[in-house]
Amino acid sequence: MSDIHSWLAVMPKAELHLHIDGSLQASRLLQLAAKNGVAIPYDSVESVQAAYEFEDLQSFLDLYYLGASVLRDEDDFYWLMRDYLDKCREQKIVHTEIMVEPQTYLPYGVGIHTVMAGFKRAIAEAKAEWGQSALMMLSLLRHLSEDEALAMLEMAEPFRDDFVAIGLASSEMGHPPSKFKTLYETARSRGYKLVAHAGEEGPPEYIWEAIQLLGVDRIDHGVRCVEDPALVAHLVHKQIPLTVCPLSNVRLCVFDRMQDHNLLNMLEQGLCVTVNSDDPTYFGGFMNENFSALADALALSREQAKQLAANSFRASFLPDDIKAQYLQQLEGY
Ligand code: HPA
Ligand SMILES: [Zn+2]
Repeated sequence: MSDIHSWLAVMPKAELHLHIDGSLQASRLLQLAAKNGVAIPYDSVESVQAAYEFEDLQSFLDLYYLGASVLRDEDDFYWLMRDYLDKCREQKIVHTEIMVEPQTYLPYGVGIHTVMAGFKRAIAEAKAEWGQSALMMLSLLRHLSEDEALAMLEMAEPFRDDFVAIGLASSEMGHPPSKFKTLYETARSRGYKLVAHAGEEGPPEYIWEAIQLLGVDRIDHGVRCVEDPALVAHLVHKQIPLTVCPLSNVRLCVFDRMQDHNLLNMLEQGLCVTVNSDDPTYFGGFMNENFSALADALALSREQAKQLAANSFRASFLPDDIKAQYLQQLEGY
């Protein structure tokens, strides 16, 4: 196959950084708003998509939380998950680790049982229909208090086996990892894997805190690590994975242009970097579009693409024997 884009499209890949609310399609948002009688300031797919212009993380989060506010019943959550899993099938995302943020729906009177019933039904179907591999992570909102996060951890107890990890998302600046030390200690004692967004907009110190105070297994984003050579050396030495999201970073103005993105530079420095979509409908692309953007802007080679995909399988929370199977599948690709 000569075309790098069609080659990338069928390369087996894993996604490790995906907010399920960030995969809400504009058409689904409009449909659910109408069904549930939620007033939104948009009346067409085009008008929703016209709002996908962001100047920073917060300007995106305002729209992201508005989108999430149209979800109400089990079927709504089912369709949100089903739409994304259909994309996984289409894009050869053979394994995915999905961030679920139940705190988002609480103000609308929607509890975790409704949310999880819909998500679990969609995942069970995708597993049965085409063998989709999917894990969920309980992502806590850092703009809220640590007590609220701990309360959500308790609400999630009936679903302990459905969440492989906890994470930390939402507004980064002013909400450092150190705010959530007790949360992470508690989650660790219950056997959760640990991830946290750090170093997307926040400084390298936030990445150090996530590692040293929270003890995370992976860093979400982490692109600002390059500002601190000692941190880069530590991340390389420990092979702590970074779940990088190229289109997200450009849309949220972390980098001005894809040509300026440091992902391949980080890969060359020996960091365990991976490619992910973050919030694909809002940022203009799922996994394949992220890989394609790297090929167009940074001349990503097939060898580099395979290395990035291999990193994702290695950095996943799958058991070692399953990881080995996926890595072998990729090897022969
Ligand atoms: O990129 C992100 N950063 C922080 N919180 C988020 N919630 C959805 N996407 C993001
Ligand atoms: Zn994210």
